[in-house]
Amino acid sequence: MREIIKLFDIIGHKKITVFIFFLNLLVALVEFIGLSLIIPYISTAMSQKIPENKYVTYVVEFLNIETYQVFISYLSIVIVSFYVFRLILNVSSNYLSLRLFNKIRHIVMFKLFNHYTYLDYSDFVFRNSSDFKKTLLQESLHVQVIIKSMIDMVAELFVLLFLVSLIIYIDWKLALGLGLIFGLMFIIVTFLVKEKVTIISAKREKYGRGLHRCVDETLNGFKFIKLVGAEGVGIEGFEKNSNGLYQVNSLFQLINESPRFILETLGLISIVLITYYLVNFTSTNNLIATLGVYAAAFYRALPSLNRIISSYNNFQYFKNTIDQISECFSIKTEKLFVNETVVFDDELKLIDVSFRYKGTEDFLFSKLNVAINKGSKIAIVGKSGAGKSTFADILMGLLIPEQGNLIVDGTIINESNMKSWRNKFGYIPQEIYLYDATVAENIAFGREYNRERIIEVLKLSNIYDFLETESGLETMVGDGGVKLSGGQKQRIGIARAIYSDPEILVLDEATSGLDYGTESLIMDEIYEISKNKTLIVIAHRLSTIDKCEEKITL
Ligand SMILES: Nc1ncnc2c1ncn2[C@@H]1O[C@H](COP(=O)(O)OP(=O)(O)OP(=O)(O)O)[C@@H](O)[C@H]1O
Repeated sequence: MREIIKLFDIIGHKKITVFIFFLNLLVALVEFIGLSLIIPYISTAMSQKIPENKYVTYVVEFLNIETYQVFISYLSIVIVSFYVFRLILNVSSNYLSLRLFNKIRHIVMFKLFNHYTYLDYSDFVFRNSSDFKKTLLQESLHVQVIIKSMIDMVAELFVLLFLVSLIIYIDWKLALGLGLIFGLMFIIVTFLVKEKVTIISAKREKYGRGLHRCVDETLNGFKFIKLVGAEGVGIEGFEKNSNGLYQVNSLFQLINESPRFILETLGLISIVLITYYLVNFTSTNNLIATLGVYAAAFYRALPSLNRIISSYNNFQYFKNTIDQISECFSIKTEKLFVNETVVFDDELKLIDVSFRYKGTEDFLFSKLNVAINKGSKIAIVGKSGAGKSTFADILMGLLIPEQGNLIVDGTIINESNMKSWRNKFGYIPQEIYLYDATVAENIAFGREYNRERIIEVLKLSNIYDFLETESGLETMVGDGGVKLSGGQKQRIGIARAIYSDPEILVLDEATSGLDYGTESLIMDEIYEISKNKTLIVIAHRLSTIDKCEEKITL
């Protein structure tokens, strides 16, 4: 129950779910009534006379029915109308339930994706993105199963309650005996397997996670895998996890489907025992009719009991999905509510900044103090791992220091002005991320599309002439930019970075993957572009930073 409350706190839609629950309950009751109508109808038809019953007499008098033939015609019309109503109710309830379950999946996926997109950058780098993909795409599907199971379980419990009341009304001693047999069986198949289901549920989670990681790692490292011929590693991991997943799923399906056979057997044995009991210990003179009621009750009760058991098991099997989803939502997101404008006319400073990554003990920077003047060209140097990229991320407001402040012209950068501060940056990393779209789309990158500006920045980045020989701005770059050379990708990266005419340009090893000639050409272009900008260059090669006026050594 605690889990369900947690889930609805996340997804909302409580009222509609309660409505669907009552609709399902109504369907179950109508099913039950539909079934119960058949026996009296057939026995009336067989007896060839109007039943002597005070309710029937009242209706017969009210409608002025005189003959048995008229009575059976009325009864047939009522029964046929009832079955048509049952059909309409079933179809509508099915449609509304399916809509709700799919909508819940959509809500979970959408909210998760939305939440993840607004994660703090430090949380983003702390987490495994393929685990997130698994939660987003796979676990959201299980939420559907959980909600459906809960609705089914409670609705069927009500149906069972009706049936049990009916049997108690007919013969309470017999009801007690049957209750004992089926109650015991219910306890055995649910509570005894509960622990097993919990164990295999944890395995399902582990193998599912492993599968997603294998796929991501293979796709991301495809080139290197080819080079070293390590295809087998990914395949082996995939097989291990996929194998494990199929085994736990089979085991779960077995656990889930077996009760049906046990219930059927118990049902048949019960009918034999009831017949024996009725013949030997009661004085019933309408054995066929009484047995018919029991048979009908069993016919409805067994699938009902089976659905309760299987819904309960489904819930146990998938309930750790709720923990995973809530865990995702418990991660803090950035709350950059207000968008105050920051003015950078003079100087930016890091004052007493201490920073360490999430999950690490040691501080990477402790009481760091740095000042950068507007318009200056700064080189950040230091040995590998010294923290150059981290330093740039702090400057850009992507990583927030644990202690100390980033101060721009005397204003502390915080959540109220962070957006404005970040917008001042153009960032060119070593690995330019290009998605499978046109050059123009890759440059605008979700920002307002301005064709003239795109052409302008492509010219500034010296790649426009090359694109003219292809399909111009509409040139497709391929997945990850595979259709372009390293230098061409880097130039598109530069064009993207300067598209919004940023005040500060940060180059993080932006040219270190290029040959010396291309690098110095691109660096000349960058120095030219950033004549009136503040330029921060992280580089190992001294030739890259020889035009910088200042050097910060980390
Ligand atoms: N997400 C992270 N979680 C934990 N530690 C990290 C994370 N990212 C980087 N580090 C650690 O922080 C230190 C600084 O990393 P950073 O990438 O800033 O160094 P760098 O000077 O840019 O290195 P390089 O010149 O090799 O690119 C390294 O020791 C690295 O292991």
